[in-house]
Amino acid sequence: MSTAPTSTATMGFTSTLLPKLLTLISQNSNRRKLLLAIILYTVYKYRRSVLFVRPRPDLPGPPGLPLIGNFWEMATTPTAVFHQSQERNFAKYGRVYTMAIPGVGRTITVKDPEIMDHILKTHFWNYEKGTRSKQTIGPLAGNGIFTADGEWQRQYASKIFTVKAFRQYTNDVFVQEAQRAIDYIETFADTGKVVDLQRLFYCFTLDSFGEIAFGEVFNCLGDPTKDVKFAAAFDRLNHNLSGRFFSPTYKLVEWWTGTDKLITEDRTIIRDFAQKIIDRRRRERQEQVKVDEGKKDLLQLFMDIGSEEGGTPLSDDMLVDSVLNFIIAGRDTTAQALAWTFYLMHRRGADPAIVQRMQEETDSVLQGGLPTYETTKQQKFAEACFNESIRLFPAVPRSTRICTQDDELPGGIKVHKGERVNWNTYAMGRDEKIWGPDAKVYNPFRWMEMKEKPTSSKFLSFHHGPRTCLGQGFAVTEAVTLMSMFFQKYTFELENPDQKANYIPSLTLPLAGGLRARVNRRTD
Ligand code: HEM
Repeated sequence: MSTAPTSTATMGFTSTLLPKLLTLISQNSNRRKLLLAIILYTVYKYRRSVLFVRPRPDLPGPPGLPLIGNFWEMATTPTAVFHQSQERNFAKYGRVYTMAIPGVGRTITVKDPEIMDHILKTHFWNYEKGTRSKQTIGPLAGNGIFTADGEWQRQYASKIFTVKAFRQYTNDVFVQEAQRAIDYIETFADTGKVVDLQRLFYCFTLDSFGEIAFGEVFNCLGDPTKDVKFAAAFDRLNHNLSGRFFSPTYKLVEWWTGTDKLITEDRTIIRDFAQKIIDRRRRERQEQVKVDEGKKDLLQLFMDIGSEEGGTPLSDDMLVDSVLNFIIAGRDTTAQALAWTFYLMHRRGADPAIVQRMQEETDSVLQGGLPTYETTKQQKFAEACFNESIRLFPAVPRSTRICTQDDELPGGIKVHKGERVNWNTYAMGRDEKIWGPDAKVYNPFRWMEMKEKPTSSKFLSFHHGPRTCLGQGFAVTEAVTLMSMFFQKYTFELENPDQKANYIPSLTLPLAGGLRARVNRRTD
C-alpha cells in the first residue's frame, strides 16, 4: 500500500461520498450495514493509498482516488488528446510528475533533456523496455529489435546500414516508387479532384519496403484506394495493439470484443507471408541461384550476415522478426511524417515562403533531373521541413522504460526498481525552454539559422543514446526524395485548409482524417 499526497479526489470522497454512505448504512439491514461499514472503513483507512503500489509522496502528480489511484483518470482521458493531457500535466506539475494504477504500477513521466540523457544514454543499462512492451507489441514485433533489450538484434540491424550497396539500392527504389506515386497523382492534376496524400504516402512507403525488405512488389501504388492483404493485416494489427498502450485492462477488453482472435489471425497472415519468401530464398540458396550484389534486400542481408564468419545463422523466426521490425520501424513513421510535413506546409496560415523556398531549392539542386543520394544530401531546406514537422508531430510520440535498479535522476529525483519512466516526445518538441517562445510554430527556417544542431536529448524524435533510430538517414533520404520529386512538378492545395491538427491515438502519430488535397501542375 502506498500513501499519496492528499488529493481533491480524496477531499471529494470525505465531503460528498462519505455522508451518502453513512445515510445508506443507516437505512439498511444489519448484514448490509456491516458490509458497508467494512468497505467504508477500508476506503477511509487507505484513502491516500494505491493498491500494491509503493508510495511516492515526494513527487507531484494528478491526485488519484483511494485504492485505485489514477485508474479512473487514465480510463476517462480521451485518447485523442492524450499528448495534450500530458502537456497540461507538465504545465501544472513541472518537468516530472507521477501517477499510479493498481496492476500497472507507478509511472514517473518526465520532460527534460538532462533527464533524458540520463535515462537513454549515461544510465541506459538501468532502464529496459521490460515485459509489458513485449506483451503489447509482441504479436507484431515478436522477438525483434523493438521489444529486445540488447542482444543480437541491434548488432545485426546496425550492420545492414553499413552495407554501401544497400544505400544505393534503397535510393533507386525510392526514386522508382516516388515516380509511381507521381504517375498516380498525375491523373488528378488540374482536374480539381481530391487525393488523400496520407494514404498515398502509406502506399509509397509500403511499396518501397516491399522491395527493400523482401524484393516483393505489393503494388499498393497501382491503386491506393484498394487494400493490399499484407498491408491491411499489418495496419489492423498495429492499430489493435496500439489500444493496449492506452488501456490497463486490454486483455479483458480484447477477450470481450473478440479482438484477440483478430490479432491472432492478422499475425498469422503477416508471418506466413514472410515465411513463404524465406522458404523460397532457402531453396534458391540450395540451388545456388546468384543474387545481384547491388540488389540485395533486407532478408538477403540478414541471411548473409548470419552466415558470415563468426556470425550465427538466424533461424526462420529470427529472420521474420528482423525484417518485420524494420517495416514496423520505418513504414508508418515515414509516411505519417510526410503527411504532417505536407499538412503543415499547406494549411491556412502557413508561411508561403516555405513552399517557395522548397521549390527554389529543388529546382536549383535537381536542375530538372531525378534525385540521387547525393542531391538529397544537398536539399538542406527539404530536410529542415521534415525535421520541423517531426519536432511538432513526432512519429513516435512517447515511450517508456522500466527501472531495473534504484536510481537517482538529475535534480535528486529518486526512481525505485520496478517503477516505470515515461517520456513524451510530443511535449518536448513544443517546450519553449528548448525551442524558444515560438516553439509551437512550424518554422523550418529555424533549422537553417541554427549555429549548431540541437542534441538528440533535446530533439528526441529519432531517440537518443545507444538505441537511437537506426533508420534516421534512410527516412530522411526517402522523404526528401519524394518531396523533391513532388515539388519539382506540382503545387498542392488542401481540400480543407482549416483541417485541425488532430491525430489518431496509436503507437505512432497518424493525421486524423487523412490529408485530402488538390494537385496542380506548376506553371512558373
Ligand atoms: C520519420 C521516421 C522515423 C522516426 C521519427 C523514427 C523514430 C524512432 C524512434 C523514436 C525510435 C526509438 C523507439 C524506442 O525504442 O522507444 C526508433 C527506433 C528504431 N528505428 Fe526509427 N524512426 C523513423 C524511421 C525509421 C526507418 C525508415 C527505419 C528503418 C529503415 C527505422 C529503424 C529503426 C530501428 C531498427 C529502431 C530500433 C533501434 C533499437 O531499438 O536499437 N526507423 N526510431
